[in-house]
Amino acid sequence: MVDFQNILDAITLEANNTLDKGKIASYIPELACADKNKFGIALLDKNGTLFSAGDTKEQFSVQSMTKVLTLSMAFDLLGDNLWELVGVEPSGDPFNHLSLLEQENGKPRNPLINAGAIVVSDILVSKLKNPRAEFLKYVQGIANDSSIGYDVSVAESEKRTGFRNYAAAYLIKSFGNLENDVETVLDFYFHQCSLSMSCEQLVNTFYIFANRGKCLQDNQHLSLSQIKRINAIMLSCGFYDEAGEFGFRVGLPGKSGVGGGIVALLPDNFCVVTWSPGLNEKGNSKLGLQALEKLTTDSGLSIF
Ligand SMILES: NC(=O)CC[C@H](N)C(=O)O
Repeated sequence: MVDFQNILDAITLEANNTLDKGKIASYIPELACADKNKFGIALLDKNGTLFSAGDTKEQFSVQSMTKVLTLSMAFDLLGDNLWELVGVEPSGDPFNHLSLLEQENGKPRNPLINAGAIVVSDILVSKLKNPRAEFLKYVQGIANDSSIGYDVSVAESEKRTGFRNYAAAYLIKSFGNLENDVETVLDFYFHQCSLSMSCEQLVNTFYIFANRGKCLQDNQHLSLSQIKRINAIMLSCGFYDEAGEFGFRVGLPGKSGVGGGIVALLPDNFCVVTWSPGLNEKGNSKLGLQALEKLTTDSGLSIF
């Protein structure tokens, strides 16, 4: 039996002792206030037992990790028709790049880069009466936690400075791959990114991807086939132009956010979330990556 608690404690000690903690994202001004010295890691094993070390109860900005959850909701509503609007190939580009979008006629490479998540947001805006409220309810339902909410100041902050997302949305619209108006779609997109959650709340939510679609309350949220596809997309696209490196060093499907969170999971085994606000040059949490590499190395557990 792997002693997860022992491994998480050692990871946390190493993280706290690492001097270069990366750089906090400041292109969304509200995120610049985060404290670089925070570090948390929470792991939920296949029996639903929680292991944690560090700052795992403090909420932070989930950012792009929510792209997996909007994807899940849209996939459930649209089925495989979704893949006509957004692809499933890694982009090899940073999360906010536009060049492939221009070359490929407004069909984003995958749903985990910004352009792809904007198309997914558009789908939810079309399908739902009140997308903000219904998406929040969806996440709260999976997490079984009604205290989860948006951080409106983060959403407003991003709305004022999210010029590349406006550029992506208008480019997609120009190719006819956006049904609703740009302002409405981006308002929803910025709110979904602003979800504020702790490592422990995130691990409860993402547990469904390690547990064949079932949450801790044993409710089925996604089918096994949907879980297979979403996990495959996380493996190949969850870390933008660092997806290969993440697979190479960690060996798990996962997803990062510029708030410094990373989720990763081993199907039928565990789900883990790290939080450390300092990012590397690819926009992924520097210490989070280091922590997850140590977790899979020391436990001998990865998909490979
Ligand atoms: N990588 C991220 O977490 C990016 C999300 C951020 N809201 C953006 O659109 O730029």
